[in-house]
Amino acid sequence: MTTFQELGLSSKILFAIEKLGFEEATPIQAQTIPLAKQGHDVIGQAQTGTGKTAAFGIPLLEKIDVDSNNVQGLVIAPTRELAIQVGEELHKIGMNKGVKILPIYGGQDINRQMRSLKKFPHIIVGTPGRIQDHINRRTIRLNNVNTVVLDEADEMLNMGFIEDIEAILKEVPENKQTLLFSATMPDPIRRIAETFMTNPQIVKVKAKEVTMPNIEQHFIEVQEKKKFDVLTRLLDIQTPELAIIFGRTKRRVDELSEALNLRGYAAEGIHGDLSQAKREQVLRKFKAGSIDVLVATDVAARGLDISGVTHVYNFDIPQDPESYVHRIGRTGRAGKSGIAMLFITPREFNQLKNIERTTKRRMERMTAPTLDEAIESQQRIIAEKLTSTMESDNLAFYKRIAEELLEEHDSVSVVAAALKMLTKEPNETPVRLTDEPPMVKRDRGGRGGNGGGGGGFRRGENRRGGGDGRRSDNRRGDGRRGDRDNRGGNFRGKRNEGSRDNNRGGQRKPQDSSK
Ligand SMILES: Nc1ncnc2c1ncn2[C@@H]1O[C@H](COP(=O)(O)OP(=O)(O)OP(=O)(O)O)[C@@H](O)[C@H]1O
Ligand SMILES: [Mg+2]
Repeated sequence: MTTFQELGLSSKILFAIEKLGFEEATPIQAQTIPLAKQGHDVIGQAQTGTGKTAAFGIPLLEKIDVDSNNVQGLVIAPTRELAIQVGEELHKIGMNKGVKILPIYGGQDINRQMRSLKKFPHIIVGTPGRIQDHINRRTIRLNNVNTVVLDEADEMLNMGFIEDIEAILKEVPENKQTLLFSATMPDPIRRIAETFMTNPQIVKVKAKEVTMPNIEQHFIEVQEKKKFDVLTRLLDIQTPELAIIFGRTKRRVDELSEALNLRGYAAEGIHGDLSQAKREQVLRKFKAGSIDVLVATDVAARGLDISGVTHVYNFDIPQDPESYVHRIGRTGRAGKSGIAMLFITPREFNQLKNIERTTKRRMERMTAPTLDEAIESQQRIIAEKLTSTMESDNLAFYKRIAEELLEEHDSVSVVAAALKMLTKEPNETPVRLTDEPPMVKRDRGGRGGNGGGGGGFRRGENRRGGGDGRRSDNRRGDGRRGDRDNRGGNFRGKRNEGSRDNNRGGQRKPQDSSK
């Protein structure tokens, strides 16, 4: 166990960490902070939710000279939400010291950003496209940056951000320190590290498993048409505090959140086609608990730290094992426990094996709950609540009517009626979900995502200048072809979900899941 005092931090940063309630450093923090403080380039890999943000954030903040007006630190993150969140965490740790942090990301008014950039931030946290945009407009000066952080570097590669990152790094002095962090480190990352970093120290927190042991992992074999009913039963049985449901496409997310609402669940969707304001609003509502189900494409899978997420449902199997690791890592964070469910259609068993190979962990098979089981389980939950209400609340006010009821009826009937009223009866409201074709991979070689494939990244393909975090889930293009392309030396970059829908429009049949 390492305390933050032992890491030799300054009193202002220590004070902030204490206020955040961090009692001891997590292993990745204990191992990387000293190396980073010595000035080394560091590659840090540790499981989801284990405090990688503070692992790079603390040494970065320690290094900032608040008396200078220069931008000294640059953090690059793959999505807008992540840029915002990392900015917030750095702010919390650095505010006592007076470090000024500015998040810049696509979808936000660029003029406002330009005004903020004039207020001398010390650290900029941004998405690659928008940083690049400011470089082109000459509204950002990076010539005094002495630390660059690449958070979720492998995702930025997947999304085709490599050129942007290269261009950005050209604006930064060569003798900068570079820190690179992620829960997963597929092979191409090492090549990037060789290009961008100087003698990097690699810290891989020793863990038997890639995923966190405190996340229970189950899979359920379920036919495409039955997925929705199984999902709602699970929601009724498992009663998550907050749940994230991952769907494969934007349309899927829209349809699913609409269907859930029709059946009485407080759900909203988040994906890359929504306006930035809407994305932020949905996340705020989810964090505040005014919606308790977030339906998402992989845009929400990386890095997002929302406390209270008890369940992750992979309604559609993710495209690659890395995505699975990051998706389920939205639960079981900071030492809490979590439950992850994976739906697989009968033809997707290969993918299940592929995920298990990568995570080095067997998932437990679960059978889909029947309607009766769902109702019975709800009754048990209500019975528990009744018992605890009897034990803890003052019921005097209710007893007179209760006695009247019992004079006329037998006690079992009275209680049964109460249970019936409190139980959510099966809701038959018809919903429509378009079938997703099963994800069948042609290439089954090696560890998914880490299969070296020997290929490099072809530069300059599918690149749009001046883009932004909106690309976040675009790369999940064609479910069947997308991610394999970057193994075997044939990186085709991203396709967007929209075009994929068009490609396959003809094959889809609407599904009436109420049948
Ligand atoms: N030393 C600590 N003690 C307690 N909590 C901590 C500590 N360090 C970080 N945390 C908290 O743990 C949570 C997860 O941290 P963080 O988001 O940095 O994880 P991560 O490793 O980056 O995960 P991911 O791979 O999903 O991005 C955050 O809420 C953070 O504030
Ligand atoms: Mg993170």
